[in-house]
Amino acid sequence: MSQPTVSTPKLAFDATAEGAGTGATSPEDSGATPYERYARLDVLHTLQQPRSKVPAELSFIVTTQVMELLFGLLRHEWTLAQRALREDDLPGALAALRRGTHVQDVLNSSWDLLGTLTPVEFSAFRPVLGEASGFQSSAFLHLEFLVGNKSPRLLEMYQGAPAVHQELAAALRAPTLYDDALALLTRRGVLAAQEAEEGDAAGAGRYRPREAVQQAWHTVYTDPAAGELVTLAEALLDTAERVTRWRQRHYASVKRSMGAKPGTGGSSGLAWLKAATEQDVFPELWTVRGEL
Ligand code: HEM
Ligand SMILES: N[C@@H](CC(=O)c1ccccc1NC=O)C(=O)O
Repeated sequence: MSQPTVSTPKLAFDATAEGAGTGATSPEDSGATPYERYARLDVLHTLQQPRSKVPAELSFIVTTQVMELLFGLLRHEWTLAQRALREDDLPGALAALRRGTHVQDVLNSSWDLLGTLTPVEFSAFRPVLGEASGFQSSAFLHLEFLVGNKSPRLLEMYQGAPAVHQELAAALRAPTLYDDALALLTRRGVLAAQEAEEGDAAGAGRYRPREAVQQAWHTVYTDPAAGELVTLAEALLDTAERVTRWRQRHYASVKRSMGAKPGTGGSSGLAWLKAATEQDVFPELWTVRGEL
């Protein structure tokens, strides 16, 4: 059998060619490779600016930025899942949730980047953080709203940022990912319409578990006629478990790098983070398991 020809990539590029990878986005860009232009690396690599001379601060900044980008990607996938659920497109919703779980896996493993940060190293640059805290992340707060942890009070933080405030206020009013799944259960005849609406009517508050919803998931798991909804239940549970895992890894990372000191965001620190790990996401999907 003849060997396939191996050609090496080209080393010169057509500066006049059309396409996302070739058009210069700024004058300084004109000599950049198509790859650098496409990924906007000219901007990306200027965004890591430690405020101290402590070497470990760079990994803290990069971890934060990586997680923020992944929060944005996860929001995108969950929003697509909601849209598909509303259109009764179960395969579409499952595909988006599956992509989301992979994003969550990368988010969760990102904590490893802070695994070597000792309390001495962290204390050395922590003062430069001032009052900054991940608690102020609007992308993270949006994700919390999407999984049912709605808390109107927290919008106060964004009074100085009208666009962010508006986006989060809309998310408070809109159905959560779980609300959209429950609405599908209603259309498939396993949950009374009034029960699905009750969740929505709670509106801007934190999701409160209901007996009728647990009963509906019970039907999904036990009635062969509800068959394909089991796949949705399991995909939501995969998502929920990974949200909790992020909170647990955050807790462990904080315990390791600064112990029980109060947080820069004004909370008691570890004790506050611990409480968050104990809050189940999509609660009836967990409680129903004791009945099956
Ligand atoms: C050494 C590293 C870290 C420490 C010591 C730490 C500590 C804390 C503490 C104490 C809180 C509670 C709020 C406060 O009082 O500040 C908090 C909240 C938070 N942190 Fe971190 N954090 C670390 C890294 C990160 C990273 C890398 C992210 C990713 C962006 C992050 C995102 C968040 C978020 C989103 C919250 C709000 C959590 C919630 O609402 O449940 N943190 N963090
Ligand atoms: N709350 C943390 C600090 C913190 O989370 C933070 C501060 C500035 C920039 C990023 C941060 N963490 C994650 O985004 C602390 O108490 O040290």
